[in-house]
Amino acid sequence: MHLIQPNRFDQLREARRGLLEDGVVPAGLVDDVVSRSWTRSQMAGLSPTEPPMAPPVSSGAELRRALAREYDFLSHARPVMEFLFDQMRDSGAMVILADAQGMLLHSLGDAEFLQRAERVSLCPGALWREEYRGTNAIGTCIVDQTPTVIQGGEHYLERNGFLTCAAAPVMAPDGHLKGVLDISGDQRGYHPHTFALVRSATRMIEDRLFHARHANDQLLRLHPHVEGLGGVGEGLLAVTEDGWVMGANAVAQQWLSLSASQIGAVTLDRLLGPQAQRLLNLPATGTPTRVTTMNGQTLFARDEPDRRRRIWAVANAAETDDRGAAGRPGGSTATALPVRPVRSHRPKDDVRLSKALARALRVQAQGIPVLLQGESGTGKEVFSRQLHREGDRGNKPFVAVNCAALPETLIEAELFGYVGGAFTGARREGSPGRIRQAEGGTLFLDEIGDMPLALQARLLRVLQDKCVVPVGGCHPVPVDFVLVCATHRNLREAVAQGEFREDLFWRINGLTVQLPALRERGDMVELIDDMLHSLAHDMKRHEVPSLADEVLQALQQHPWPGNLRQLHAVLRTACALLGPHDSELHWEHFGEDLWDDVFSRPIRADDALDDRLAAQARQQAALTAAPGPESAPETNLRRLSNSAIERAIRDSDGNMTQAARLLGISRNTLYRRIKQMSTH
Ligand SMILES: Nc1ncnc2c1ncn2[C@@H]1O[C@H](COP(=O)(O)OP(=O)(O)OP(=O)(O)O)[C@@H](O)[C@H]1O
Repeated sequence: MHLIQPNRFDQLREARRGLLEDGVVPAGLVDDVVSRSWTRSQMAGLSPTEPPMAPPVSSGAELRRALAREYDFLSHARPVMEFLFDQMRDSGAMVILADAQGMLLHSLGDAEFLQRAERVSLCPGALWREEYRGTNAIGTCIVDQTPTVIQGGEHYLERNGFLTCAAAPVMAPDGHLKGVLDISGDQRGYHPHTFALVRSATRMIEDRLFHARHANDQLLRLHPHVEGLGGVGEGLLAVTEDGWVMGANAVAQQWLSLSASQIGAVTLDRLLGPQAQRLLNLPATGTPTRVTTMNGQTLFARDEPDRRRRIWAVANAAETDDRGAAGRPGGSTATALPVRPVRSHRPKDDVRLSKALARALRVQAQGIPVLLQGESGTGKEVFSRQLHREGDRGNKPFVAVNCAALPETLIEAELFGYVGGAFTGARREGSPGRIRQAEGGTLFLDEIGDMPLALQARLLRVLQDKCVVPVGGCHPVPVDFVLVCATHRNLREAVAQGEFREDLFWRINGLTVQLPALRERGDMVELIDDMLHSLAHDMKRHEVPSLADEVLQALQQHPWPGNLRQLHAVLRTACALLGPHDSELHWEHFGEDLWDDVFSRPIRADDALDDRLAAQARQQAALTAAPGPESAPETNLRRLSNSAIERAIRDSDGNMTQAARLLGISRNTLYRRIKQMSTH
């Protein structure tokens, strides 16, 4: 057991006096980490003796949103936290998980200590960033992104002086901070092993996140010793079939001198030279192979041939498997959480998209054109604007031209410009055209697949010669721009059908980025959250609206043919219909169109929303006549589901609250079902 020595108290008092009276922490009295953090706390306007002005504790709705956003993080961290807590049960301590913004998401602890902790808001929903609570292990760990111990009087606020806390950052597989794991206890009971414990626990969480995130990538295990492969301290790399490094845990990053920003933007041969090919084609026996890093360190590497085979099999059957998994009731961890992503065809598309953006930025920096493909409304223009903003031409013009929206007769003049009087109706002074307006910046050609063939030839010439000849003119004008094209059409097919020039296709297709349809994305909860935040801002609402669980689940299951555009429009209407003092969106805030759209689909057995009804219906089916062989399964299910409802209402003597309870659904859902029954 480690106790703060009496002279340590004197040193802390002296150091604090120096900070408060002279504005400087005298050297040598406290650790540099603490000294820097005290200075930051003081600059944030905090006083060690005063409680914070407005204790920063989030509202229930904000906490629910954070829990939904961090669903994956929590479900991977919970088992590790429980294991950790088991190791320290009855030691008067607690285990805490915070997100990267310092909001406490989950805690486990001895009842007595939890009560004391709650008095200083060490409980879910509270924000423990340094600027609110001064020096503390969670907040300081977020700033320094390194394991941190803050003991007793090292806490900036005196009221927190009874605590000793050890925190370590949890890094996401893309190398960014995901959150913080912390063990807090009474400062008299601190043991140095706690620090080691919390660090190994974060490793375990990081590895779980890594494996979950990269279930569909080839995995390489690395370690300086063969026996270390497969153990807790191994390095993990996720690579795609063509060698792009999509993820690396902290040790792999360190061994390969890889920075977080490079993940998703480098290939393995950039890190390991010609040895990369060997790693991408490891023998099917799973035998480790030796590689030398750029720093001259020897590492052993091994992949998992079985996993490679499984990935291949899963890729072929992805649709079926994902639906099955989504429909199954979750384990205890999953059901304990408020919002459960129901459907996840390709998880973490948000990360894939940010990787795609990083790759596109690098390619574009070399002047190479980028081609965006995706259904209408998937955000191709939004992506191209972001590419422009974040690229090195961000302060130059961004010029967007929709090739499908312009009449064929005008598109030439619009793009290439014209000299005065070049055609009837032309302006006397002529026009430079959109290409020249993009000088120095980005030209975005939307729906390039709809460009007439004759113009394709002219565009090709501009791209080859880097010059424009205006309509009616004869002098080429030099131009400098980067090109981003977008289309919802399959350009390869258009080439095969002779509708698109093959030479132009290769010219505009330096890098293709495929934007996924909304129904294929795995980040619906985050997208909705982002949209609600920006809508709340635009509509000047005091609070960001949240969604009733059942609505969120239904939205997640909707096929969204209009993609992000449709989702945005639906949420905008719902927010506009929400009363000024209300904060939760329910079905009544959504238009009838969506209602019909969502509920006119056949009920499927794997719809989570309908699981309970379906189960009851199936039960009832066993008691009543078996459905006729001529009926479609979904019709049977609907019929059975309807009779389960009728029966529950009958059994409850028309008491709807009781009927809903019998069915295990909310009253709103019950009313909705009844309305639906009456329209079928
Ligand atoms: N990342 C995003 N976050 C929030 N809303 C978005 C996002 N991306 C797109 N949207 C919404 O979707 C709408 C359509 O986006 P955008 O015009 O970029 O799609 P598109 O794929 O270019 O569509 P089209 O093919 O029909 O031209 C935007 O106006 C915006 O409302």
